[in-house]
Amino acid sequence: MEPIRFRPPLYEQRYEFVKSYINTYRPKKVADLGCSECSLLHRLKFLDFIEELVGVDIDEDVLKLKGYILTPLPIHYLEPLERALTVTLYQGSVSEKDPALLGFDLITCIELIEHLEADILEKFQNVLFGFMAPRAVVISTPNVEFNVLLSEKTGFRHPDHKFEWDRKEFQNWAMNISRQYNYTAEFSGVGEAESEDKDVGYCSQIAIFRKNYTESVESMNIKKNYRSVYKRILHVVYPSIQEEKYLRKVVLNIALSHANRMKSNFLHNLFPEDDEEEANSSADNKKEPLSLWLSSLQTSAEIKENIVKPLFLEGDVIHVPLENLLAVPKLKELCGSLDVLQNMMTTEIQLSSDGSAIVYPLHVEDELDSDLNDT
Ligand SMILES: C[S@@+](CC[C@H](N)C(=O)[O-])C[C@H]1O[C@@H](n2cnc3c(N)ncnc32)[C@H](O)[C@@H]1O
Ligand SMILES: [Mg+2]
Repeated sequence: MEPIRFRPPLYEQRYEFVKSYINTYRPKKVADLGCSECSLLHRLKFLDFIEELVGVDIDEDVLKLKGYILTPLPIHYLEPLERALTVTLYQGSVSEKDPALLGFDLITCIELIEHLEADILEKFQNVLFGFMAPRAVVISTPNVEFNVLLSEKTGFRHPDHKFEWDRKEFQNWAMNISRQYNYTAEFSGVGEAESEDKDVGYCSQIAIFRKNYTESVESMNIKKNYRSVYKRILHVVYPSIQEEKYLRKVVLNIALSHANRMKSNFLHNLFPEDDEEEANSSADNKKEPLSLWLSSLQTSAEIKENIVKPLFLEGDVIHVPLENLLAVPKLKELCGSLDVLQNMMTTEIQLSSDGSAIVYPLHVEDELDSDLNDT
C-alpha cells in the first residue's frame, strides 16, 4: 500500500487550522505549548491583531536554536507595526504552573499531549484548564484509527509517543475535562482519507475548547502571585507606533514626504518656465511609455494633496502650513489634532516661529537637484 502523502503537508494543515480559528476569533494573547521549532508562532506573528505571543517547550536547545526566527528584522525598524507585539519563549514543563501563562485568549497544544507520560498529562490538564484557564484551547493529537492508511508497520507514528488515541478515547478525555473545568469542547481535524477509504476520521484529531465562565479578579490575583518557574529564553518587543519614539518617526516620515511634494508643486507653479526648459531640453521631446506612466502616477499623487491652506513665500522661505498635513488621512488618524502633529514635528525639524508651518529655504537650483536625487 502506498503511504498517503498530504498536500499541503499535514503539519501545514494543522497550522492553517489554528490560523483560520485565530482569524475568526481574533485573540490578542496567544501561547503555544510544546512550540518546538517555533514554526506556528512564526506564522502567527504576521497576524496583525495579535499583541502577545508566548511559546513554551521543555527543550531549551531547540528554543535557543530556532527562536531567532521570531526576532524583528531591519524592515520592522523602518516600518514599525501599528499594534504592539511582544514575543517571549520559555523553557519549562507544561506540567508546572507559572504566572507568565495567565490571561491568554488562546492556548494551542499541537501534537504535544501524546508526548506526555500519564502522570505528566494528568498534571498538564490541571495546569492548562485549572491554572492557565485561557478563554480558548486548541489541542491536536494523532488519531490512531488513521494509522492503517499510513504504513504497513504497526506501532506508534513516532518513537517518543507515549500513546495514540482513537476518536472515542480522545473525545472522552476532552469531554471529561470540559465538565471538570467548565469548558465546552468541539471536535474537528485535518488530514482527510480518500473518499473510498473506510471511515477512519482525520489523521490529526483536534479538540477546540471554549471557557464558559469569566474568572474573578481575586482568583486571578492569587494566581499572579505564584512563583515563576519557567526560564525565559527570548523576549522581544517589536517596534510599533504604540511606542512614542516610533510613532514620532512614522509621523515625521509621512509628513515630510507630503510636505516635500506640496513644496515641489508650489515651486513648479511659481516657476513654470523651469518645467518647460526641462521638457525642451530632453532629446527629442518624446517620452517613453514607462516615463509617461510614471509621470501620470506622480500627477495623480500631486492632485491628491489636499491644500486646505495655501503655501506661501515669506522672504526667501517657503511655508508649508501644518494644516495641510493634518488633511492627509493617515496623519489625521495618527495625530488626531494639529497640536499633536505640531508637537511630534517640533523637536525633529525646523518649523516657523509660531510653529504653524514647515519652512524650507527657497533655493530653486538646490531644490531641483534635491528632487532629482529623490528619484
Ligand atoms: C511533536 S513536538 C511539537 C511540535 C510543534 N507543536 C509543532 O506543531 O510544530 C512535541 C514538543 O513537545 C515538547 N515537550 C514534551 N514534553 C513537554 C513538557 N512536559 N513540557 C513542555 N514541552 C514538552 C517537546 O520538547 C517537543 O518539542
Ligand atoms: Mg507527536
